[in-house]
Amino acid sequence: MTVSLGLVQRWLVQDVIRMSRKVPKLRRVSGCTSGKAVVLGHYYTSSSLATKTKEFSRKKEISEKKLTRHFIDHRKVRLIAGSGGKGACSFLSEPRKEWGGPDGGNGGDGGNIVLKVDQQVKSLSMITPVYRGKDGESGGSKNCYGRSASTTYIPVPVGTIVKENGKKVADLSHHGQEYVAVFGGAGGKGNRFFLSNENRAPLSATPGEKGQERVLQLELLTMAHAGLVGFPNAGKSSLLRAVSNAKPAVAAYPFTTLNPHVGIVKYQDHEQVAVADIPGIIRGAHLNRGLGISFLRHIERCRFLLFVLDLSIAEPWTQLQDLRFELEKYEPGLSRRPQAVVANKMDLPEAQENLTELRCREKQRVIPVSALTGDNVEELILHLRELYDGYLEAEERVGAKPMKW
Ligand SMILES: Nc1nc2c(ncn2[C@@H]2O[C@H](COP(=O)(O)OP(=O)(O)OP(=O)(O)O)[C@@H](O)[C@H]2O)c(=O)[nH]1
Ligand SMILES: [Mg+2]
Repeated sequence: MTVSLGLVQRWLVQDVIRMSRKVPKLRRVSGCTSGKAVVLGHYYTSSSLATKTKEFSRKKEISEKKLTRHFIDHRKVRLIAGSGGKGACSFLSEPRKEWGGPDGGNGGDGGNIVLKVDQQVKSLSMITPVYRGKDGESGGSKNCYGRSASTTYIPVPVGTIVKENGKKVADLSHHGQEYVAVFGGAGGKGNRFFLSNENRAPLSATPGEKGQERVLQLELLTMAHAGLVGFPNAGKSSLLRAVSNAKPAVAAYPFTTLNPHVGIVKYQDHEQVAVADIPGIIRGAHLNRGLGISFLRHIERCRFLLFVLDLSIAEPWTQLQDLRFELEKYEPGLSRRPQAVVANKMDLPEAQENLTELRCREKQRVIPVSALTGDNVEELILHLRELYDGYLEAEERVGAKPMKW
């Protein structure tokens, strides 16, 4: 039997195609030449090998620059609810039932727009300037009613305040909480609705109502139990790093922190205390010096305050007076919340002398720590717990539900 060379070539090609089809999934791994796997050039089929060579993906730290781009804490939003569907005008006409009467159905209701708190959402950056609800469907003949439109949900972070013309209209502070911002228009009536003994063949049908329209301001107030308040470079972010799992940026220049960061301090009995680090405040911040005091809104919600002072500078107690003055300017009474003074940078030589002087001048408890070396941070963590327990008791006394993390 003679087999032509062309035929042999075709068989070979078909074999190769068949083999390649049997290969389940091809993965590209560079630099792998192990004999265990079926290596086809750069591709191989062994998944176990792939997992071996795969690098562990580590969660990247978000830089302050990136965070600033993504962190939005106020937004103006226009909400237009859906309009109702129009009612139909029609008459039933069938064989042997020529004058069947009016059978125009009603239109469906327009969709509401609801702000819904979602724990996963951390800023208002995803909020667009305009939202339109869905319109209801129109009614049809044969008494068919139009379908009502579904509700549009806008996810917002925990701690969102809703304002209209500067007046607070809603405070969304719990996961899953909803606020119906605008109501959809009612559906129109079909001509069947107008059927009466006086009018057996109504020709009127109404259009659907327009949906409600509102312009709202959304403001985000960071939710935390404790707020770190201090001058720039006092070591607030270093302190938050030392006591919690948060990793805010730390640098030797003022105004490193531009956005609030929240860290969680975990205790053995599973209680968790949230601590917020906010940008530094300077004297005259209420006159918009430094970064201003607009971000002080983030400590409005904090139940107790930790004033952080850099004890290595001359006369650190003047900073404390300035901080309290600025807080009072922002909201009267804010500086009188339960508080403690954290005397930071105790590892530096000048600090010890300043601490003695500060203790003489200050009525509140002063906790000397070093965020850099971690010295005496335990005392701060324990005192934080005391403040937290005091807060829980106070809430229980008035029958309110305490904020838990
Ligand atoms: N020696 C010493 N240096 C510290 C200590 N805590 C913080 N620092 C340093 O102080 C500088 C400022 O620290 P940050 O934590 O960024 O200060 P901050 O208060 O968050 O500053 P802003 O974000 O700008 O408001 C950094 O160089 C820190 O390394 C400390 O306990 N001892
Ligand atoms: Mg900072």
